[in-house]
Amino acid sequence: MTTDFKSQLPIIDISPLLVKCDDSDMAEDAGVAEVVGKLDRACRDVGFFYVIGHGISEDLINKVRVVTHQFFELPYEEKLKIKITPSVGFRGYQRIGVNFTSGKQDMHEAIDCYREFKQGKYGDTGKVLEGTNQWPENPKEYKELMEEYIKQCTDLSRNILRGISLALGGSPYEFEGKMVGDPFWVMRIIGYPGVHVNNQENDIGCGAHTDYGLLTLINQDYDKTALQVRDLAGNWIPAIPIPGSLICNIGDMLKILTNGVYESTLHRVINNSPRYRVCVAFFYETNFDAEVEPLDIFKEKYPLKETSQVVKRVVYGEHLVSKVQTTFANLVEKTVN
Ligand SMILES: N=C(N)NCCCC[C@H](N)C(=O)O
Ligand SMILES: O=C(O)CCC(=O)C(=O)O
Ligand SMILES: [Fe+2]
Repeated sequence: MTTDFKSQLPIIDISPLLVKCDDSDMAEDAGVAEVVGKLDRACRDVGFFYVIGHGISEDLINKVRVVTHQFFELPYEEKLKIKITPSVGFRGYQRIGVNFTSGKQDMHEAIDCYREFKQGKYGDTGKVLEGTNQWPENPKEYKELMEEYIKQCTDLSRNILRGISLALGGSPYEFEGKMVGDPFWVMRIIGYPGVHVNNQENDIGCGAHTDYGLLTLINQDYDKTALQVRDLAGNWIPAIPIPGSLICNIGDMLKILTNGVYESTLHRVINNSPRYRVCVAFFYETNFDAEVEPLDIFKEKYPLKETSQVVKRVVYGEHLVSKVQTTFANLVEKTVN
C-alpha cells in the first residue's frame, strides 16, 4: 500500500530484466532478481517509478513529443479536422475543457486513440469505442511514428509485467494468458497550455485520478515539472522529469489482480510553467472483455489480513467505457439532444 515517499519516486534500471525476459528461467538470474525486488518495492510503496534502461531510443521518445508540439501549435480549425465525437468511438482531438475529471473541466487538449477492433467484437459495451483512430495529416510522419512508438511501448509493458509477475511470486507469464493474452491499449496525446503572464498559478491541467488498466508509460517534456503523485499522507510529490526515462505507474486492473497488494496511485497535472507542455501517455491494459479479479496465485501468496478479497471484480471494458462516458459526458449529452 502507498506510504509516504517524501522526496523522490524510485528509479529502476530494467536492462538486466530485458536481457533475460525471453528465457523461462529468467528468475534465476541475479540481475533479474535485483530488478524484480526493486519493482516489488516501488509497486507496493508508491505505485509510480521511473524506468531507465528500457530500450526505447531517446531519439524516438523525443520525436514523439516534437511532432506532438507541432500538432498542438496548428490553428484550431486544422486540429478540428480530427475532432472527437461519440460516433467515431471517442477517438480523435478534443479541445481544452472537453475533458472532465470529478465533475471539473480539465485545462488540456488531447488526441485519444484506442486499439482498433472489428465491429461487434465486444458486443454492446465495445460499441461505444468502435471506430478508426484519427491521426493528424500534419505533421506528415505522425501516424507512422506513433504506430512504431505504440508497438515498442506494448513490448516494453509486456516485459515489465514479466518482472512484476515474478515480484508477486508467480511465473513470468501470469499476465499473458486469459487476462492479458490480447491486451487492449489506450494512448492519450496531451497538451497543457502554459501559465498566463499575469497569473501565478495555472488551473488544473488534469484533475486527480487513477489510471484504468495495468500499466501506464508516461513520456513528458523535460523542461517543466507538472505531474504530481499523491502519497498516503496526502502530499503531492512532483514527478520531476528525468531525460530519457519513462514514468511507469500502476492502474486499477493491476490493483484488482493483485488483490490490492499493488496500489493504483492518485495523480494530477498542473502546468505552472509559462511554456506549453506535452505528454504522451500509453496505457497497457488487460483484454477488453477480461473479467478481472484477484488471481488465485496472488490470493494464496498475499491473503490480505483476514479478508480473502479486498477489491471488487470488474469487466475491464465496462470499467473503461464508464470512465470514458463520464469524462466526455458533455459530448454524449450534445449528441442525444
Ligand atoms: N486513460 C486514462 N487514464 N485517462 C485519464 C484521463 C484523465 C482522467 C479522466 N478525465 C477521468 O475522469 O478518469
Ligand atoms: O500529463 C501527465 O503527465 C499525465 C497524464 C495522465 O495522468 C493521464 O492522461 O492519465
Ligand atoms: Fe493518469
